[in-house]
Amino acid sequence: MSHEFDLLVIGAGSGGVRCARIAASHGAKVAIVESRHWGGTCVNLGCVPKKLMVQASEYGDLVDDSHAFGWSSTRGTHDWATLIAAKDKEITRLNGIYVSMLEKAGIALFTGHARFEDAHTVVVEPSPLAPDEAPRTVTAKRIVIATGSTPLKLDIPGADYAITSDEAFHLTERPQRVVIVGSGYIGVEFAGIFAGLGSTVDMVQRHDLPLRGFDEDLRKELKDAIAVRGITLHGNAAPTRIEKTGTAYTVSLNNGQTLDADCVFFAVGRRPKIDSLGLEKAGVSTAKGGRIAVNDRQETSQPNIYAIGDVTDRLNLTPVAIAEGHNLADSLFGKEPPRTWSLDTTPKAVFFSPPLASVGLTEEEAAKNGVLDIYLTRFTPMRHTLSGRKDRKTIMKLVVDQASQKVVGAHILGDDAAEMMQGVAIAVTAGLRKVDFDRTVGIHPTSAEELVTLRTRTRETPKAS
Ligand SMILES: Cc1cc2nc3c(=O)[nH]c(=O)nc-3n(C[C@H](O)[C@H](O)[C@H](O)COP(=O)(O)OP(=O)(O)OC[C@H]3O[C@@H](n4cnc5c(N)ncnc54)[C@H](O)[C@@H]3O)c2cc1C
Ligand SMILES: NC(=O)c1ccc[n+]([C@@H]2O[C@H](COP(=O)([O-])OP(=O)(O)OC[C@H]3O[C@@H](n4cnc5c(N)ncnc54)[C@H](O)[C@@H]3O)[C@@H](O)[C@H]2O)c1
Repeated sequence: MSHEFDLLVIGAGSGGVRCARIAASHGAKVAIVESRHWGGTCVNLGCVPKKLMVQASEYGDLVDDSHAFGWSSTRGTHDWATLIAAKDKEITRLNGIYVSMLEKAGIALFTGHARFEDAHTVVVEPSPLAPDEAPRTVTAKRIVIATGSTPLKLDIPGADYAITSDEAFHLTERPQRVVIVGSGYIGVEFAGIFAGLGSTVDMVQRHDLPLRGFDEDLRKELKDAIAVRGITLHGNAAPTRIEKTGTAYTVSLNNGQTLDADCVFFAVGRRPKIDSLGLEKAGVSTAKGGRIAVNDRQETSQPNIYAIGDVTDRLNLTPVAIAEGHNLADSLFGKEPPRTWSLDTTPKAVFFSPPLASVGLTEEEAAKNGVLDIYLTRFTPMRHTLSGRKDRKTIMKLVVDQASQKVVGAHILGDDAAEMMQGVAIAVTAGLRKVDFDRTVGIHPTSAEELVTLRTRTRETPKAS
């Protein structure tokens, strides 16, 4: 049976765009469908606008800190509308770049919501991005589902009053009082954004420490850093109800406390976006939480259909979606063996102020494999010896497997942590040993040089039973 295209990609986000481009570069006839925004979550409602807003939130403190360095400027006030307009202009520019990049690669672009008719046929229906477009049927030999994920809300009375990150990027004004529910990536990052811009922030979390899954020493340090930033953390608590009073809201917690807010923000995770996709017609099975189940070749239960990125709900990060898309296109259409990626040592960063970054195993994870040597340092970065922010600490930690002396994990909280971690991730991915860090000459004066001067072991951690 002949099909219009060799490959149809559903979803023009981080993973889908890379997969389509690489497939086209290998000579495949490729089409891509997008229902909402070219570039996907990362460009429109994720990494990019978030990072711009984090940067915006840091200028106030920088102006204050400059006084100790001889500057006399004053902080002034922040204009939210200016920030949102500047951010939107940049996002519109990026949308255009994505469209022209795909077109230049010879890929056919369809705007609308994709729905499977069968394993080789997709109907593209009108969507908010193209409300007047006539429905169109597209057939392809192979289809990649790259539809990403969408924010979750808690199922409590008044949940409709709460926003998620999707709406946070387009608020018409900055809320004066924000209650953030959840202390994962999004909760922590937006708490920092709103606090830095002048809002009063309360953060409600189910556990005692924020950022479950990260190294515990870092989580403890982050808890302190959150307090230093003026954010009130309500640990071991959960909201039970949201009520509206005039233009404000009251959030009741399960510990009897109530919090007043102008904005309630749910940052409680995301779910795979498979709504109205018609997976059953294509014979594609889903697993727990609605994620599309795939093997390590991105194959779904239907032999000609693949899934990549957040819709598979594995490691929901842009570079991972890109790696999966690239690898899949290489293996389907490339002449060389596909490039391999070390997803086990995927570095992670949380853009709080100060940011936090990690690669490899946490101490808790590594201790399951054997005895560890832990190297840990905590210091005031040079900038803050003058700025007076002595409570703005940097913490660096190396987790070393005692038997092999390999550095199996590295964790930093402090200014420029994410920038430093990319280089450290190469060393950890390469399986370098502590002695390799020790024989590396530092760059002086930097915080990063501490990573190669951690001479004295802080403690030995026994193998976990
Ligand atoms: C607030 C926030 C901040 C983030 N910050 C970071 C960060 O700093 N670093 C990082 O690495 N990751 C970050 N992420 C995660 C990152 O954005 C995702 O992991 C990444 O975008 C996943 O790429 P994807 O291609 O799987 O899906 P997406 O980028 O979500 O793309 C999926 C696309 O498919 C489209 N689509 C869905 N259904 C259909 C359909 N039926 N028909 C047609 N089109 C459809 C969607 O409109 C969307 O454009 C952040 C996420 C959020 C929400
Ligand atoms: N810097 C980055 O790389 C970055 C930034 C933002 C988002 N992301 C990606 O997006 C994903 C989604 O981010 P997120 O912050 O929404 O999810 P998350 O999984 O990181 O955090 C979810 C938070 O919600 C809490 N929670 C979950 N269910 C709850 C419940 N029933 N009641 C109370 N609290 C509950 C969790 O305890 C946790 O604190 C991340 O996992 C990450 O993969 C990455």
